[in-house]
Amino acid sequence: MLTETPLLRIDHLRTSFCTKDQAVTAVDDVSMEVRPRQIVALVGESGCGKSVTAMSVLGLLDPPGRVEKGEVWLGGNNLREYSKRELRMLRSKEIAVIFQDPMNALHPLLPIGKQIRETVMLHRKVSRKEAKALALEQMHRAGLSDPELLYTKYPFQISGGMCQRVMIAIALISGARLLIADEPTTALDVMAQARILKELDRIRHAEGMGILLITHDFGVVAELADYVYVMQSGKIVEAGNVYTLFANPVHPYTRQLLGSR
Ligand SMILES: Nc1ncnc2c1ncn2[C@@H]1O[C@H](COP(=O)(O)OP(=O)(O)OP(=O)(O)O)[C@@H](O)[C@H]1O
Ligand code: NI
Repeated sequence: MLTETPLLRIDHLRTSFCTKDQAVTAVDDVSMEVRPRQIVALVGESGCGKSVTAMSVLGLLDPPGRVEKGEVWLGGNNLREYSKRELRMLRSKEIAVIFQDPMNALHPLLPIGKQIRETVMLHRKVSRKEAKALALEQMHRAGLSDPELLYTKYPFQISGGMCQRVMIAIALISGARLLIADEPTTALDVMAQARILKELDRIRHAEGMGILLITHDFGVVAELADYVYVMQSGKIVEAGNVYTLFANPVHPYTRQLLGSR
């Protein structure tokens, strides 16, 4: 297992926000890896740099944010050498994403069903009709109870929690090798959360997907993650196997985080 090449490798990444009068380094010399079938958790308190790390990997930073240093490898490809357009292609094919704010991640002017169906058609050679059937099936899987009705609705017509499930349906369909999930279940109630997490666990085993899971929730980490990176003020302060880390946290900050659970 350990000889498998990582799906994602981040090497000495540094990302800063530079304005006229100040520069804030939000991600400071961060390195990490996600392997196939692995769920890797990135934890740390609000503002420590988790989302900026994800956005840097995805090439989705908005100015004044800028990756200043380091490399991001997806398999054998160095993403920092990709153009914006190439990155967009890559995101739609090889990396699935679920964001904290799902409303912004969906296209506002396209019906939900169409967005899911297009994902199906991008990844599988099926007719439009078959794609619709698959889309409906995945919507059901992601916990959307009336897929037929939702199919024609626009993102603004449904709740945040439902949007998040639509993102999850798209992620499940995409056949991507890597999923980056930034607080994927925050907008959901406990029951829905448990169901989605179970589904993520299923697909990583079934499809060999690697997952980078950004979360505040140590319960989720304990249940699902294999490996954990702890971030504080833009730096990785501790990393390790989930059992070791929970049983024997070394860094005072990790102890503090685990203590305040
Ligand atoms: N648009 C921006 N302009 C300037 N600084 C920013 C901007 N976005 C983020 N930052 C800086 O990056 C830091 C990390 O932000 P980030 O969103 O990655 O935190 P996070 O760990 O994801 O927090 P949360 O758990 O609340 O989502 C912030 O504390 C802030 O200093
Ligand atoms: Ni965040």
